[in-house]
Amino acid sequence: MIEVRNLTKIYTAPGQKIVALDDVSLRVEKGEIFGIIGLSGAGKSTLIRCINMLEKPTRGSVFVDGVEITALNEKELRRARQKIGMIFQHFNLLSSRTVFDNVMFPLEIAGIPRKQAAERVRELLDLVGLADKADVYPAQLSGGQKQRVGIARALASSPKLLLSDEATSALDPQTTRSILNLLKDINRKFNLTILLITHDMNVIKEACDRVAVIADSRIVEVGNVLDVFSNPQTETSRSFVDTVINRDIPADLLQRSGGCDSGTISYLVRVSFIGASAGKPLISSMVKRYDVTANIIYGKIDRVKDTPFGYLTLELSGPSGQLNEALAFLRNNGLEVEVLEDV
Ligand SMILES: Nc1ncnc2c1ncn2[C@@H]1O[C@H](COP(=O)(O)OP(=O)(O)OP(=O)(O)O)[C@@H](O)[C@H]1O
Repeated sequence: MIEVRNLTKIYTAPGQKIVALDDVSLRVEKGEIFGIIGLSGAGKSTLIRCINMLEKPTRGSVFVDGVEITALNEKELRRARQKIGMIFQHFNLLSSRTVFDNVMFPLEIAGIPRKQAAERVRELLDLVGLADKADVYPAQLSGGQKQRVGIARALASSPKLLLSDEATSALDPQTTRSILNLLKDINRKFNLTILLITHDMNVIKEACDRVAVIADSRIVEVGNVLDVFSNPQTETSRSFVDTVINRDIPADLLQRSGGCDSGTISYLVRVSFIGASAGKPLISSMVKRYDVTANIIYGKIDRVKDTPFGYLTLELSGPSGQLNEALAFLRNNGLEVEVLEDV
């Protein structure tokens, strides 16, 4: 749906050149929710703004749904942009228009007859759960409701692609979750491709199928969100993952582990649960089956999009043969097992 090829954007400010994007290439498939995460200044906004040509790239090209958007003239670009919706951190609603008329606005611009447009607006307000707010003004709405209006407006011209520029950054965690749920619903219902930028790994965790990590104007990692959470490849990705699910064992807990009877050995192991394996009682089965003991040191279980996912750090003790068979049992049942140390 989106193909970005060797995109570079250099801003020229008095006396200096700022390289905001440096040779960035990226593919987003149709129907995905794709996240771009990076720290402030990494180049996220520039990237999303180059995708709908609100910003003109210095070099490189962008294709949206097979059309080279970077090669279009103004008139062609206006038409192409109707297929790209956008939502913003600060909603960008027109304060002098009612909710209804805000959503109507892009349909007016596109010259859709009033009656047909009004029907579409009502449909959209229903979709975002604001049918009862049609006649109120943006100032009378909460942040989450404003963003729902933003989403309805962005969907008015039935876009194939929705760009989200930090759309939940001004919202509290609960409202963020409800907006992300709405985006996931829309994605499923209409197979709408969504590209979102954020600095919050929780947003990636809740909503995205794939993620690109951007640092210092370059993409440093791209992958399935579950893969990036379970096995981040770069320091930047690791630190983002740690903001959501910290894999390190607190030092005081680690000190308490250790010491076992003669004839037995102990391993400190970290077990990663992903998907179906997170729902099975594998640890208790292992303990019964191999007659080993499992002391839970530290753990965290969460969900990545709709998939259960987590880590558990255990001190396993038992005769060495049984212990190794126990580890093999966990691995054969789809768990990732890392031996952190022999205790
Ligand atoms: N119009 C501009 N003129 C000059 N420099 C700019 C302009 N827009 C962005 N930059 C610079 O380009 C770099 C990337 O900025 P960008 O806004 O894309 O980052 P970001 O990752 O979206 O950050 P944030 O999360 O803070 O918005 C920064 O160094 C920024 O100062």
